[in-house]
Amino acid sequence: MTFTSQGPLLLAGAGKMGGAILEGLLARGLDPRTVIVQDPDPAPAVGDLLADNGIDVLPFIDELTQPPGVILIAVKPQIMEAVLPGLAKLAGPHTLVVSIAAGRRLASFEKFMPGAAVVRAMPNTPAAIRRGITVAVANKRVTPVQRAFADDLLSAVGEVLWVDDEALLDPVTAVSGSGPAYVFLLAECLAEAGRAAGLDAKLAAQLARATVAGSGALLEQSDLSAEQLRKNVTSPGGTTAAALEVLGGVDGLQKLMTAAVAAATKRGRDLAK
Ligand SMILES: NC(=O)C1=CN([C@@H]2O[C@H](COP(=O)(O)OP(=O)(O)OC[C@H]3O[C@@H](n4cnc5c(N)ncnc54)[C@H](OP(=O)(O)O)[C@@H]3O)[C@@H](O)[C@H]2O)C=CC1
Ligand SMILES: O=C(O)[C@@H]1CCC=N1
Repeated sequence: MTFTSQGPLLLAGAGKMGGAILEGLLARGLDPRTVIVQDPDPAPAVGDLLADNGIDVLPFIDELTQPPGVILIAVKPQIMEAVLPGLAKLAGPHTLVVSIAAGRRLASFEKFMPGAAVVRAMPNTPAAIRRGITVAVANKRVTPVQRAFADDLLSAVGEVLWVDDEALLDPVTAVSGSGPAYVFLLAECLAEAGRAAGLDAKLAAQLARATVAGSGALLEQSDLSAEQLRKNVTSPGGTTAAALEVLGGVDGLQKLMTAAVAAATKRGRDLAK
């Protein structure tokens, strides 16, 4: 199935994530004439995408000739209360609401749009190259057909998984939503460590980037677990073993990562308040 709905797609928030999803949908053949965008100041790259496709952007939309089939909400969670009343006025009885905001509960959308069919989803930035992973949860109003639409819409930027328990969305956000930042931090730190060990900055950055990217591709394509792939690099008494000893396994990196994911999970819960 290719995403299509009973009315236009209204994108609220043409930033990094909203822009990435729209780009994926357009690349897959979504008719740009069926897209309406609300954003007071779209990200420059998204502005180019919109201009190239002849899609108008309005800072605020207070009226539409036809209710949207889908409202995709991709604004920051902190401004949600300011944005939802306006979007609620545009929604019709059959409008499907899809939010990708971190922390924002299904109930917080239902408060402004009573009776609305709402999907809460958490994608991640590899969506920009259609290699994202999204986890989604639907409220009780979402029909099987609407859920299939949402699945199709979100799958324009990668894999989509569904859960029934909304509480899982906060740890999901902490692992896969925020996760790319942990990997990029690793690349940054590895490059800097290479520089400190005597490599010139350009070579160190090139090696770190290629190593993270190549390891990710190997992890994806191999049947082996991450643990086994790590063991395959680690010769007894060798260089890797010396480094991993410093990183400290369960007492070191594992402890730190567990605390980091717990902090992100808590922040997601706090954003709901
Ligand atoms: N970045 C990420 O890795 C991920 C983000 N998310 C979620 O996606 C959402 C968007 O994040 P991200 O794309 O990073 O953020 P961005 O800041 O890149 O995008 C948000 C966009 O919304 C615009 N905006 C501000 N006010 C309004 C308004 N009233 N109506 C419509 N648009 C408005 C912003 O404009 P301006 O810049 O002028 O404020 C900006 O262009 C967040 O809720 C975040 O939690 C989910 C998964 C991953
Ligand atoms: O940091 C954030 O809040 C957003 C949600 C997941 C990734 N970025």
